[in-house]
Amino acid sequence: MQQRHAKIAIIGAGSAGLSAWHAARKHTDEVVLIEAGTYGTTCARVGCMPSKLLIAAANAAHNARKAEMFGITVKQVVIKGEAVMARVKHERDRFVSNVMKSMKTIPESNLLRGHARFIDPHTLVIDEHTRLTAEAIIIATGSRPTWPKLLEGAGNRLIINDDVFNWETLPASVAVIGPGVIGMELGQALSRLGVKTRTFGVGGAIGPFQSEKLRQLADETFNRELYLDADANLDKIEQTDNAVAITFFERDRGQKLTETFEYVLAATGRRPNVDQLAIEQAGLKLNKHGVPEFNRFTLQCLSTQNTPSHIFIAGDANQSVPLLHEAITEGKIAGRNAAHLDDVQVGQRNVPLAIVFTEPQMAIVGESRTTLDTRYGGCGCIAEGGVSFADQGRALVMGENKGYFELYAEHGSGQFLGAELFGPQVEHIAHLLAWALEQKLTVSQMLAMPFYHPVLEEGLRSGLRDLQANLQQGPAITEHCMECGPGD
Ligand SMILES: Cc1cc2nc3c(=O)[nH]c(=O)nc-3n(C[C@H](O)[C@H](O)[C@H](O)COP(=O)(O)OP(=O)(O)OC[C@H]3O[C@@H](n4cnc5c(N)ncnc54)[C@H](O)[C@@H]3O)c2cc1C
Ligand SMILES: NC(=O)c1ccc[n+]([C@@H]2O[C@H](COP(=O)([O-])OP(=O)(O)OC[C@H]3O[C@@H](n4cnc5c(N)ncnc54)[C@H](O)[C@@H]3O)[C@@H](O)[C@H]2O)c1
Repeated sequence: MQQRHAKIAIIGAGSAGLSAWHAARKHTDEVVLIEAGTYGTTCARVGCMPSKLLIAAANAAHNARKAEMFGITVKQVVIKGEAVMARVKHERDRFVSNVMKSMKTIPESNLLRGHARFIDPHTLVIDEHTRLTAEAIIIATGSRPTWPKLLEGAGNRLIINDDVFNWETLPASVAVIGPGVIGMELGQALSRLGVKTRTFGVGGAIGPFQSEKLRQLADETFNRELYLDADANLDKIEQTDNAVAITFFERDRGQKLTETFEYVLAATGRRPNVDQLAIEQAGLKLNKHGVPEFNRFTLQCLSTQNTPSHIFIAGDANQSVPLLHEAITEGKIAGRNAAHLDDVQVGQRNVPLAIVFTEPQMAIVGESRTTLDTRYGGCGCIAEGGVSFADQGRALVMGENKGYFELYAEHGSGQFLGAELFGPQVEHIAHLLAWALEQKLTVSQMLAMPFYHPVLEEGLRSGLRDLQANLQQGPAITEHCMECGPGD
């Protein structure tokens, strides 16, 4: 077995690992980046990018059908499955090749191929071919889908997101299990592309929503377009000759039905890839899920002696906020700190921001109402404002007048604290709100900002006015603000 030594070993060449590589490499050449699987990152290969490509195709079909409401007849919407998947894969490959191009800047001698596992806190064995000792180690091993045993009845018809982006064409039918972020994005996209879908969940959760009002509105809104039972009663999942038979109780009538689908898509959550690292040999304190305890500002893990360790953990692997921008930030902080073990520093973290690319889109900025209530200990310090998009001017113009915003602020200071958003193109409004939160703006300061007319942001302004009134810092909205222009 080959023996090697490095100042820093990074396990996983995904987004967090690559970000850590670039940060660490500024300080030392002795960095080794280890990858067991395919180069190119989850985000580009089977995550963020191909899913948004599939959604873009689905929305094109949807908009063609929707044209009728504007008095425009599109005679026939024909979805060519092969062509849809060819574009998804072609553009996906472009994103992957960009990652590969940037990887070419990493010297071969700094790369190691194979599966890494710990044999002691400073030593990794890679595929039984290399024994690598390192002064600091960064775990950036990402996550993988997980599913309940019931789904295994589907046999080889059980698929995950990776499989979808390898399809040559679109299937006739897919049962989506799990109406979380992946299930809602892919489920709606497939349905809009003419695939027969049914989406089943447990416990009623939809997407990222914590607000019961938004959860219910999402349930009603999506059910106008597709079948979604967020609290389903699934009885049986069985593989048949070339399909899967699912027996379930239909959501409205409670009738027991058995239907066949070409595939069952497991979208029931992801687990961090730390269980195949022999993590118990790393001398780290593990939480009840077997994930190392760590400091989210330094990314430094805690040793079994409760002291800061020389091991860092970044990206989906730490199960904290499994999103791309967080993986990159965490990689950067971990890479810098791994190179300065004697001077570990706190890195800057941004406010929480999560966006789900369904239509209407779902988003969370800052803290949810539930988290705020817990944090503020039920002291009645939180004011809430809201606005419906049912008759918002610009949303009506576009025929996208669905949704509701819930906005939260602190009584007294009037500081904006967070929001749950369901509505048209909220990806942009979510950014405005995240930027306002980063700047620690008060609701009054936000209302003093410019608002064009007619734009969706006028809806946000109405929500902020309602919030300001509830903070007792402004008048209650009794009628539409006609001096602002019609349809705010
Ligand atoms: C379908 C889907 C859609 C998504 N959409 C979005 C989105 O729109 N916006 C967003 O912000 N986020 C999105 N995400 C989440 C985002 O993709 C992830 O948060 C991000 O890719 C995590 O990066 P990472 O570096 O932690 O993991 P990865 O990119 O998965 O990298 C981990 C790497 O570690 C390697 N590895 C694992 N174990 C070992 C080992 N023992 N030895 C060596 N190598 C190992 C793996 O092979 C892998 O290459 C989506 C995810 C999915 C699945
Ligand atoms: N737009 C984005 O930013 C984006 C897109 C996709 C994925 N992601 C990231 O990937 C992560 C993982 O996504 P995900 O959708 O796999 O996880 P998730 O946690 O968002 O959703 C899992 C869903 O499965 C449901 N579920 C669990 N067990 C079930 C069962 N036995 N039967 C039916 N339903 C069940 C849960 O109630 C939940 O609704 C997300 O948390 C997110 O961070 C982000």
